[in-house]
Amino acid sequence: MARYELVKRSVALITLTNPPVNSLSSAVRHGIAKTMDRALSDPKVTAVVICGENGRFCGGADIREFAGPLRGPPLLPLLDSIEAGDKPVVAAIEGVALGGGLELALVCHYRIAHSKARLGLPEVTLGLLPAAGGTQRLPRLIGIPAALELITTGRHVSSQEALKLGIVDQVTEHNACEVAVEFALRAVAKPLSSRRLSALTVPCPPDLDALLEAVTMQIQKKARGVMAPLACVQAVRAAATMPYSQGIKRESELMATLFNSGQARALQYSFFAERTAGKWTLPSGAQWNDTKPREIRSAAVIGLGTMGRGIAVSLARVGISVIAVESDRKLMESGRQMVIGMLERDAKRRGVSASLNLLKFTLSLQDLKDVDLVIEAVFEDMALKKRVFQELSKVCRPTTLLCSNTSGLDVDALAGVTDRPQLVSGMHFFSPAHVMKLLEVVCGPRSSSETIATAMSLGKRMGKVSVAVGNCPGFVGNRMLKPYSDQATFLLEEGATPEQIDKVLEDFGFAMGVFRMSDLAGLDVGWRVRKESGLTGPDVDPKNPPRRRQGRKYCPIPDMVCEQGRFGQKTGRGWYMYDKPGGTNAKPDPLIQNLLETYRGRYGIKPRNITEQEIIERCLFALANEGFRILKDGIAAQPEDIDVIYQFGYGFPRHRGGPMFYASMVGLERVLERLEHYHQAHPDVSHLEPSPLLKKLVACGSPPIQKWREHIKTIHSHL
Ligand SMILES: CC(C)(COP(=O)(O)OP(=O)(O)OC[C@H]1O[C@@H](n2cnc3c(N)ncnc32)[C@H](O)[C@@H]1OP(=O)(O)O)[C@@H](O)C(=O)NCCC(=O)NCCSC(=O)C[C@@H](O)CCCCCCCCCCCCC(=O)O
Repeated sequence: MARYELVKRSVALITLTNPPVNSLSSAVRHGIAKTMDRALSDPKVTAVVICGENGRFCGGADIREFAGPLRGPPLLPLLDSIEAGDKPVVAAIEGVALGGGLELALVCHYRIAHSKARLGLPEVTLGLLPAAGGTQRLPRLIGIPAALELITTGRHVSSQEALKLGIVDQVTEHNACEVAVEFALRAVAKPLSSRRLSALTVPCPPDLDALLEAVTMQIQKKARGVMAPLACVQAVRAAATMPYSQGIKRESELMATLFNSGQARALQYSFFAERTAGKWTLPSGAQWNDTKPREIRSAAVIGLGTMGRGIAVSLARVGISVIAVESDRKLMESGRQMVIGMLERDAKRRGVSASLNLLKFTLSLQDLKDVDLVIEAVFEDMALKKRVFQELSKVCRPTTLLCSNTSGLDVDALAGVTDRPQLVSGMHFFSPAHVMKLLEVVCGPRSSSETIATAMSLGKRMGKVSVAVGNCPGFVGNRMLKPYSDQATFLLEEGATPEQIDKVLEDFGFAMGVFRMSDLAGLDVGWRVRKESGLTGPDVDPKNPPRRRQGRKYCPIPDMVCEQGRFGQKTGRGWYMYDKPGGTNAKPDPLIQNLLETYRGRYGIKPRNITEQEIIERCLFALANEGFRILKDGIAAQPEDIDVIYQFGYGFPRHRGGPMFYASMVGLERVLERLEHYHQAHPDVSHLEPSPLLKKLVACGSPPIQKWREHIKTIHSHL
């Protein structure tokens, strides 16, 4: 796992060979130890160069090994011994030097980076800290403030920035290994003591305490309840205040507190889940790795509302020419201004020029005859969407892919009105579409594998995390949202307040509680959908019992809020009150408190004290329960897909892994027992009835989440 060659007669070239990222597995660590011994003991060798095969230096420790017992040579003493050696060692960094990979480079006496390389200590994103000396050596090399920023955020830097910071000695456009070998030959006679970072003193800022305090507060605000960044701050404090030998002990102690934590497990699961989600399989057997996507050079977006504008920006900024269509000249002009403004701001932020020449605006669908792909983003109305798809089918060339940004309507019904149902799929973006990273690619029963491959690959090109899902009302994300938000409103009836529920969910780690999120999204959208489905409004049979609809328990409080013109942030009033329409500072509103009290009085509901535990269990177990149903129905292929959707689309805290991982961490038996308990108390709430798959998994001994797939025998997979 580490190849040894003698080059230029006196330089030992050690190449890490563990594709795809040359991670430091036990075998690689063995290989490094063996080849370094050989180099240091061979009198012919005057210098050493370490590089990685296939143009990638090293992606760090092998994360998969963290799940089992630690075997093989420990990394920290191995790295210390490289630094202590008496022959110069040069790291030739191509591709990436991340985590343990950068720590390996930091013990080399010199570092040469290719101009396209990226470097960083991303351990914090995996719930860990750089525990092979990284928290002690980097501050000694680049100072406390810069090291603190890199270690607590896990940010990758370019080789140019690494050069400015002093992390690398030279950046080259040429073959970094060859440059490093020449460099090593020149370094032979030079003293090494000043190149051993562990021996240096840390340049300590006078305001150290104030700096650490400010960073701690920033972390507590941005990453509430997340342990790893705080541990990183403590490790860097140790670097600033202790000699290396003690600092390294502190680093190891802090790592030990993180290593087996639930947060570390959730974050490492999330790392792999994100990658697993891209590996789709269709019922036909076609897969991500055997289906070639089409190349998309031009696309059209229909509708320049909030979604359409964000989609147009997402396409144009990756070099796809976009024709944006509106039905009305005024709307088209205001859409044009907004899209141009968004693209300009985005380009400024990224330091590139805005690709405005790729944009065209039109009022006519006739202009779409030559585009490769269309994304329809008109109002969420099936009749309107069908008219658009019928028209597209006539106008576009027969090979154009037709996609809908519907957030939950039947994609197959849209396919059915076209002349090319196999080229139709859903591409469900999340608002704002140019910011949110999630894309649900909806596979209709007639969507071809090439269509799905193209939509998935286009999502990736736009920088999205794309997840293939089956076609059912609400797909995965919005289908699961209903039981979650229903539980929240039932809890209001029973005695909770919006701010109490939101606080519990935000303390759990959600970016926003359910009511604050609804205020942001706009309450009128759900109200309209409920009216259209006959759940509220004039079409409801007056003989209907007041808190029941369509045979189920129903909470009309959200309708009552909307009836008062309270549509959320945009109207300055919703579940909360805001300073002004469009304001974002949510304050509890006594009028909502009155509304709840009057409502409870009207229906004789005696409010009770609702605990934090009940809020978490009712909302989150109902959410996961629907996830189990989705898996059983074949709407999502694996729990990882659901978790990725909830993290990237709905603000589920990454350090909790997602609803399905969270259920697995709580223990499936416990989740089942609590759902049974709540269902007994609320027999008319079907979402609380434990799903058959959950029961089955518990009956099979609650296997780990990675094994659930083996127990899902879907009768009919929609994926
Ligand atoms: C490297 C990347 C940027 C590449 O991106 P790209 O898009 O090109 O490719 P993919 O992301 O799709 O990856 C391809 C493929 O490779 C897999 N993979 C990538 N990186 C790793 C890895 N580090 N380990 C394993 N596998 C990896 C990836 O999953 C893909 O495969 P798949 O089958 O899933 O498709 C990008 O991949 C990336 O960002 N990688 C992660 C980089 C990273 O985060 N590195 C840091 C790793 S953690 C680390 O290095 C820790 C160190 O500080 C060492 C610490 C020492 C440990 C000591 C332990 C002491 C414990 C003490 C506890 C005692 C308590 C007790 O008593 O129990």
